[in-house]
Amino acid sequence: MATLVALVVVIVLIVFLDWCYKVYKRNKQLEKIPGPWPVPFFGYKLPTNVFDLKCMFDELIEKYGKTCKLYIGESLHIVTCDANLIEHVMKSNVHIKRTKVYDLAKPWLKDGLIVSAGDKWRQRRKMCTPSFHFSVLKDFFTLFKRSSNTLIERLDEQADKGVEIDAREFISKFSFEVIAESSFGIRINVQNGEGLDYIKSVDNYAKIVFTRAFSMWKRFEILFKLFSEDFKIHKSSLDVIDEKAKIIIQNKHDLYINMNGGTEILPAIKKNTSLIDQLMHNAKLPDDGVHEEINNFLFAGYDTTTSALSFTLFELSKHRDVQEKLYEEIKSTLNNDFSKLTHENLQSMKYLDQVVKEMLRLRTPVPLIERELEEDLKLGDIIYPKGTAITMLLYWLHHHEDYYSEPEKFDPERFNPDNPQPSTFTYVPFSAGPRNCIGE
Ligand code: HEM
Repeated sequence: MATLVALVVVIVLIVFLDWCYKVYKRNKQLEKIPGPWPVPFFGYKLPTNVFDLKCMFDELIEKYGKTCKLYIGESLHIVTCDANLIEHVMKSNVHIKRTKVYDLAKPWLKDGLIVSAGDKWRQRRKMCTPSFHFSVLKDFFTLFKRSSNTLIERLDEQADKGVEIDAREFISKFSFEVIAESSFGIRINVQNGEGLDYIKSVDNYAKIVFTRAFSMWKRFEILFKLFSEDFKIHKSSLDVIDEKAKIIIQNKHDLYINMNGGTEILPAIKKNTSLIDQLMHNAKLPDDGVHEEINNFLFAGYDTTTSALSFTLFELSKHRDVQEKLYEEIKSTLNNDFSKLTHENLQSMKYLDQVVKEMLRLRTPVPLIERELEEDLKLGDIIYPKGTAITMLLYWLHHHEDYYSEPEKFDPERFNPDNPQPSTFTYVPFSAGPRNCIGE
């Protein structure tokens, strides 16, 4: 028995010393960058409530400045809201790899555009890009208008009741309806109550992935499966999400076959410009690849658009002066006739543009993104070694006093073209460079 205990003690000691050596070696390489000392194996003590993450990053920036080093589990992250470092990572054609934390979303996003790397990412990006051309989006304007009218009707009904509502609930249905139809040609009347199980599953799954990414123990697959109550929800949500992707693909195959008298998969429609046509018809991507991209785009487009629109309404409700000014611009552009809204006159609404830009700064829908350095990155006298995870804090970049005066204030005048504009890499709600948001 004594021998066994001694053996266990020796093993634990060896593992601990090995951990200390690795941390010491990595710290030595980045000794000029400050940061808290990690808890062995678990890294920095993360908050138990994911909503406390904002406080955690606020405190780290307050204590260590714009850039610090942080261990999340065993992995070393350079956490930064420094525009110069962010610029060097975003602009690079080399540092396009995601970090390991994105693997948590792989059962869902598989190896699609958001998570893939290397040649596969380059190939997919090239395949999807034509569907996001300005002229293609213009073709969907009628659809955007139809779903917007339904949203306004739904919000009007609530306004008539005079009760407080959570606008996100209505906007999420609108966003999903628009993305599903414009990207995948599937018309789901979500605002009339169809397909709600899908939205719920995406919301649940996204929340679980985010919670796991910042949890001390749920990140470990085995612990998550054995001890987390979320595991069951994670599994059932994934079933709903995957089933919907299969239905979309089957519908499209059926449509192609019907249009061609059942002979070959070739759509008879003149333009094959929507994302699903681009993938299935033009690029001849096999069904499993199409499945990956359906999951990726429905998530990437739905969640971000929902946040952006919900926060726009929220800020407008708090700033009546901005709301009035915007309303006047819309009325005068459309000559008081809202049915006259077109893609062209929408482009001419300059104040609307300022309001949206300021909202994306103040309420950055994607608050942080990560990349893993694929080779050493030298900046000044610091060399960030290959393999380092760079956590780019977009929300905190947009709130830093070095870049914005009174950063907590909602002020669309910041984006008035007559005023000096923020420089490119201090304003990146859609990221920038080769791996920026394809839906921007
Ligand atoms: C307000 C709305 C949106 C915001 C703020 C936003 C923001 C972002 C950001 C910050 C990234 C990460 C880029 C990086 O890692 O460097 C991203 C990626 C992405 N976004 Fe968006 N996004 C929005 C809407 C959309 C829409 C509508 C779609 C598609 C329908 C979309 C599709 C994607 C895809 C597929 C990626 C991954 C691109 C890649 O890795 O190559 N996004 N987005």
